[in-house]
Amino acid sequence: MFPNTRGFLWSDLETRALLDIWGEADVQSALDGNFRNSHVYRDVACRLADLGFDRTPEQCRIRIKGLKRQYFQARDGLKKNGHVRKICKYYDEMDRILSCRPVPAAAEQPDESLLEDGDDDGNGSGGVAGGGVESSQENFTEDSGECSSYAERAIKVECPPFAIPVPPGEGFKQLAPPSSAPSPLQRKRPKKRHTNLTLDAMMEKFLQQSMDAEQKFYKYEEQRLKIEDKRREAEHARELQMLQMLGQMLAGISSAVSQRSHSRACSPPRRANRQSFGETINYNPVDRALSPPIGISSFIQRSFSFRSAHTVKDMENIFRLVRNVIPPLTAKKHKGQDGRIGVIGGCQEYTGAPYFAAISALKVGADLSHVFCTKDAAAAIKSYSPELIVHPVLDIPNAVNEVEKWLPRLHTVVLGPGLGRDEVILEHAKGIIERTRAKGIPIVIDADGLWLIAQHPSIIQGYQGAILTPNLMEFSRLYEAVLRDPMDSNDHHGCVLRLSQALGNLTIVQKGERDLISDGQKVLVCSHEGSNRRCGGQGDLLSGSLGVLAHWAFLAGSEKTNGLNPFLVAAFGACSLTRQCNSQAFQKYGRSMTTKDMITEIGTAFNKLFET
Ligand SMILES: NC(=O)C1=CN([C@@H]2O[C@H](COP(=O)(O)OP(=O)(O)OC[C@H]3O[C@@H](n4cnc5c(N)ncnc54)[C@H](OP(=O)(O)O)[C@@H]3O)[C@@H](O)[C@H]2O)[C@@H](O)CC1
Ligand SMILES: Nc1ncnc2c1ncn2[C@@H]1O[C@H](COP(=O)(O)OP(=O)(O)OP(=O)(O)O)[C@@H](O)[C@H]1O
Repeated sequence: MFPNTRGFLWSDLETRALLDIWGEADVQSALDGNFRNSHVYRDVACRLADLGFDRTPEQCRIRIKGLKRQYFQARDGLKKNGHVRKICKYYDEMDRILSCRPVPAAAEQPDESLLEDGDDDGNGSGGVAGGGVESSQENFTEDSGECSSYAERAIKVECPPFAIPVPPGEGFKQLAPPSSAPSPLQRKRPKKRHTNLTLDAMMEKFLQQSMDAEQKFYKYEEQRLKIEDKRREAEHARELQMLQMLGQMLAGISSAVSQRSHSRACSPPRRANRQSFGETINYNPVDRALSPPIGISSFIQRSFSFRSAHTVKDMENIFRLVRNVIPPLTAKKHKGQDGRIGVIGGCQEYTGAPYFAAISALKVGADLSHVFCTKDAAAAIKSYSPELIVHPVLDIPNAVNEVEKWLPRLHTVVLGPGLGRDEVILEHAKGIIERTRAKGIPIVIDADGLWLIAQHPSIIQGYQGAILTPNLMEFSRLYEAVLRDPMDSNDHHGCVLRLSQALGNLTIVQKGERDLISDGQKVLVCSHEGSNRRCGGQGDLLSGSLGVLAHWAFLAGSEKTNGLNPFLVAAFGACSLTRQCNSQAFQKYGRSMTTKDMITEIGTAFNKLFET
């Protein structure tokens, strides 16, 4: 579904993400102003990691360097004979970034200044300021710090005024342009060797050498990553072993108090809830017999089902998979790494819904939560919580561009809570979905966002980074719009499967008495015990929580979810969490329970489900 970022080759998506970050104004100005730039690439790597791509600062630096080299070769090639543009796939992106950079006044030949510096940022400031070939050479040595790959050494040749990477020992001497005074280095080494070569032949040779060097580098990098993967696998296996041991211990403890647990399971309020679920609860007597009387296993058995043929082991597995994707809290992380969520919604009528979604995201564990709403909703939303970052942009004419500026900093977008049905706002929401999709950012669509999708299914069709969370009403609207048939209310499983398939296997969560979650291949059923209290805003709590869990699951990848679609696991986690909050709050407040009470329970519910 999404590219694995640990491979030794840079995927297209990864490269574009890198270029987006590298092209950001603050990165460019940091590179402009600094002779040494390793800290800048550390930041670039961190931002890339935030987007789910695992690269070292050195890998980023080398990748940018390679791209710059291709860009300048392509650009100069274009000027001269127009046939080498194909060597730079990202020509337009590079051109947009590099052509905006200020050209220092001293630069007679901006092309050279940009290329000859040999520095890591491509700004050429040091080289140009120093003037001439020698200073650029100094810059290269100085800026590289520790020895960089030989494949990246930049040199100048007399004829083409651009640097081409060559291995040491085969390097060409540097020659100043005809108008410059020869450097001492050039005086020592008379012109020879390649003066007879044509420009094309030289370029071909240089390109070949550069490609060979690059291949070697990637080969070594691949070997290194393979070793690293093996180490991670071993670590993972050890963790699993520990978990199994822990499970056995808990089962042992639980059998000692089985009688007590049985009577608790049959206590009146719970029985009442089960009766309300009717025959749809999937209690399999065989599983019941297999499950330990209390403890995690029986708790899970009461909570989840995996179509009708689920087993206790299946349920334990799903539960474990949710735990698997939850990132550990460590001292090594900085603010933002555990999730930056953007909620698109909030208008004059509905200020509660985006607040519920955004605050739930924070309480589940996101580090930062943004709300993009209309101007007249912003003050109210801010007043509910100082913890939210509120952008009053949804009703301004360039709303889409304003939100897009933030997209590279967001891990997941949750679109729809309290959005309203104003046509202009919905048009903006449409643009935001398109830009989010183009950037490959996971998006949870709920409430009025689903109304929009029912009008224009094509905007989300085929985007597997999308998770739709319709209630029954929203589901039937969507089903009819996409499949041009009324939904069959006797076959919810089939309908969820079919809708997901018709939309290109994106994840659908049909909320209700039981939540049905499907990616068009599997249907998971979450019937975790909640309550019969149905106050507004519970769906918003679900969409905000899902925003965070979707990011974590996406980052963890399918190796942490045992091959199961990570979004299915995330949705399962969010549904069970919402229902657990409902159950806890209902036990405290009964009929007067509201969504705010459920939000207060998020911390303890999360601990109970996922951290005990
Ligand atoms: N505090 C706030 O700011 C909150 C704001 N919110 C925001 O309000 C906006 C509108 O959302 P919405 O869901 O209320 O409107 P809409 O889609 O027109 O549905 C109403 C129709 O659907 C039906 N219906 C509803 N649920 C059903 C179900 N499960 N199963 C079956 N039917 C069901 C219902 O039927 P009726 O009861 O009339 O028979 C009615 O006809 C949206 O932006 C949302 O985020 C909410 O988040 C709450 C908290
Ligand atoms: N009948 C029910 N029994 C138990 N839980 C339910 C029931 N109906 C919904 N839920 C749970 O409540 C949560 C929210 O679903 P709901 O259908 O209320 O969403 P919604 O209508 O979109 O909410 P909102 O009011 O935020 O728009 C889901 O997690 C779902 O599991």
